[in-house]
Amino acid sequence: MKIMQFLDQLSKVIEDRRDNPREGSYTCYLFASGEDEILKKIGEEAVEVILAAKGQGHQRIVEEVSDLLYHVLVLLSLKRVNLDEIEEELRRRHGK
Ligand SMILES: N=c1c2ncn([C@@H]3O[C@H](COP(=O)(O)OP(=O)(O)OP(=O)(O)O)[C@@H](O)[C@H]3O)c2ncn1[C@@H]1O[C@H](COP(=O)(O)O)[C@@H](O)[C@H]1O
Repeated sequence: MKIMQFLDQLSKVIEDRRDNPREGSYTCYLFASGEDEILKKIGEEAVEVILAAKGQGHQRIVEEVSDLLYHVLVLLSLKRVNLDEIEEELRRRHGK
């Protein structure tokens, strides 16, 4: 439960950045750059997760998966997909 609560909290900060652009925010930079840039970052971070898993060590996996999760949250916010919908879908599969 703890991780979903934290991701929810982070998502709310990301939504705030989406709706209230401000100087010096990487999240605002991503939203200003648009969908293609966000998708590109997700692709890059996914590759970095793979490389980390292929021998860069435990801590590197933690860092790269964190980067990937953050960028996925930015995409969900852009697309107005709520984290509750993801939880619902995962729970539905889990219950099968
Ligand atoms: N969780 C994150 C988070 N994870 C990763 N990143 C950024 O994602 C980028 C990752 O890019 P790269 O892996 O390409 O690394 P890079 O060093 O920037 O670029 P290269 O060296 O690879 O070229 C970095 O700039 C990180 O700072 C994040 N940026 C912001 N957040 C959170 O988002 C919220 C809003 O933050 P601001 O956007 O700063 O307002 C805050 O709660 C932050 O903690």
